[in-house]
Amino acid sequence: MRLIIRDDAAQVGEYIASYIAKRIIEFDPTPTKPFVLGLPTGSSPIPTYKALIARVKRGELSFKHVVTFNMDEYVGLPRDHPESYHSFMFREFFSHVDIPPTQVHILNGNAPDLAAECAAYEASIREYGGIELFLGGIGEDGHIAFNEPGSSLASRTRIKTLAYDTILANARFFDNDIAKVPRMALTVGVGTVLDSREVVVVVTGLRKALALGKAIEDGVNHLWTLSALQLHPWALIVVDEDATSELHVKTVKYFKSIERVQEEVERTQAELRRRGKEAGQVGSME
Ligand SMILES: N[C@@H]1[C@@H](O)[C@H](O)[C@@H](COP(=O)(O)O)O[C@@H]1O
Repeated sequence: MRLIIRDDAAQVGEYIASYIAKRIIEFDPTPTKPFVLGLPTGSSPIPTYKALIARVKRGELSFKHVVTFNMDEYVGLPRDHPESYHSFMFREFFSHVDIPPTQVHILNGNAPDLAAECAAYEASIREYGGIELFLGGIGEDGHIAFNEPGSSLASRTRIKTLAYDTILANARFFDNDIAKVPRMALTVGVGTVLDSREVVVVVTGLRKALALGKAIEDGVNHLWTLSALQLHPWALIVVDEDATSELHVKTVKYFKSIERVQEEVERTQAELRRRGKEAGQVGSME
């Protein structure tokens, strides 16, 4: 697992957006070989969405051949409710980029058979050959998607009862009235996230500091489902300074030093490539 620390949420968004853009461009997606991207809702990914939208507007990135699967959706909230995750995703992201709406997948929390809806979602992910990169956020209790404390680390897409902490945290979107917050949600499982080839998680703000500490400094624990990322071969957590408040100084220094070494390796490789090219050009002129 890698931990990248940036000064604030805007810089975190810029870092993740350039990371995702790089991945999509390198993948070189086509209609028959689309890039399959998992996406979250919440306030934390908004700076990333803004930075991705800016790249699309500047003509540097396209979502034409990207297929998306969202992490979760409330049960029983009308699709056009302003706080449904459908509304959120189109308002904050999809309406501003060139993705065809037919390539967007979001769980239907109003499906007549919710279990069948979840099974079909898993099947659809499989049909696309799995998720290339899953971007995620976390709750204050360390949940990833809506995998609340105690979720099986092998869980798949399913119906989940929301923890009281989550209902309280989300009341801010429902006129601060906890009675208006849906009690259940459909969510991809921890196993679904772990199956993706790469996972990138955004964690910003002091509110998330305890969860970040539990997830990266303690062992794998179903009470902090983000910790399951320790089992993933290619996981990246991108955080702001506030989110590191509960980490040991030693942990922060370690991950910062790793990043510096990584940067040096990349700079050296780029320099070698540049020199190789120059040598090649000289050779061809001779
Ligand atoms: N189900 C979502 C999560 O997927 C999201 O990560 C979390 C964090 O929201 P925020 O980023 O607003 O703190 O909110 C909800 O619980």
